[in-house]
Amino acid sequence: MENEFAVLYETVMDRKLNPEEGSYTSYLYSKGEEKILKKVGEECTEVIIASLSQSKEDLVNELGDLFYHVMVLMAQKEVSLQEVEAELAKRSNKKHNLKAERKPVTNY
Ligand SMILES: N=c1c2ncn([C@@H]3O[C@H](COP(=O)(O)OP(=O)(O)OP(=O)(O)O)[C@@H](O)[C@H]3O)c2ncn1[C@@H]1O[C@H](COP(=O)(O)O)[C@@H](O)[C@H]1O
Repeated sequence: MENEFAVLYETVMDRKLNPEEGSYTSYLYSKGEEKILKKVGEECTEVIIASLSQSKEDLVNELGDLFYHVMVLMAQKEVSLQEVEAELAKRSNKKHNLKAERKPVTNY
């Protein structure tokens, strides 16, 4: 399977550079950052609701919506996938991140 995250990022970046009639992504850019942030917030809430009370299929669907809107935000703010990947790679070298001052978990 192709890397769908990279494909989606390319598509939303292309919509930013070449707005298209009838494109939802172009519509979001035309509305601006506040609208995009509002959608990210909404989709986040929908992921929470799906996780708590809906099926796995619904959750996957809502996660798709969230990732899409996050990609639109990244493109809007000129954050590349590589930048986020580099941040994750830095963190992956560090294990056992639970803070020392946190109380030990005894009750599961
Ligand atoms: N992944 C997505 C994607 N996920 C969700 N959405 C749209 O996000 C919207 C979210 O639905 P809502 O009900 O929350 O919002 P709404 O009421 O339609 O719109 P608002 O008034 O709230 O802005 C829907 O219109 C979905 O179609 C997406 N739109 C586009 N993509 C990708 O972007 C590509 C380009 O799409 P266009 O920009 O439309 O050409 C597509 O091929 C897809 O790969």
